[in-house]
Amino acid sequence: MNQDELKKAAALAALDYVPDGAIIGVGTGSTVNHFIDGLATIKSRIAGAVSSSEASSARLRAHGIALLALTDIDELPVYVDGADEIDGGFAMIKGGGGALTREKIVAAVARRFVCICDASKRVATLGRFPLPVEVIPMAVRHVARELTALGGRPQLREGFVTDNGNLILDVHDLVISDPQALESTINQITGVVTNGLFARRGADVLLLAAAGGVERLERY
Ligand SMILES: O=C[C@H](O)[C@H](O)[C@H](O)COP(=O)(O)O
Repeated sequence: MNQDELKKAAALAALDYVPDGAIIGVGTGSTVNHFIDGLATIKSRIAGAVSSSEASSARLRAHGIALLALTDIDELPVYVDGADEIDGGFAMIKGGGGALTREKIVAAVARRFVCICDASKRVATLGRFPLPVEVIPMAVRHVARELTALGGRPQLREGFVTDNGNLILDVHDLVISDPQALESTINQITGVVTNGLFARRGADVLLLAAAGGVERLERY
């Protein structure tokens, strides 16, 4: 199986975690696109979806899946999303597609985070994938200096604007020995909207697809 087939296998396994009648939190990315396509096949038994990006909203809409606003909802039973890296404690780096802020917001409202990945995303220590940081445009030079002081090498994602109208700095070479601490530290830099470490709210379930099948792992 190639990487896209593995992503699809993980994504379709997540349909088992969709409760009847529920509103589902939906992430962003190539793995989630397969999940949305799968969700379309069972759309008659869900109430709708809350989306984490304009791209996912468009795909959900194209399938005729009802879109709901997070402002109208107090709780979601499940949030399904991919990751760029995930470690043994189910902390993740996300935001390769630039959707990290809305993803973190929707995930915060969900009781259960189901992460769907191909096996290449599993790492011992986070940080080989550059950490995306969403930044208010006027703060970009200030934030870049602060990230450099933390030991990182920030690079502006050229020609990219987030769904929120902001910029992304991709930070290379960070040593992420304590993901929760670094997530908090970076979020405290003035001008940062949020960063792609999902450690304080990590995944609860990991569906990891490899050639031998989809492994289902639960945190703890
Ligand atoms: O902003 C994008 C998201 O965090 C994605 O979930 C992440 O980048 C993984 O994407 P993909 O499923 O395309 O590998």
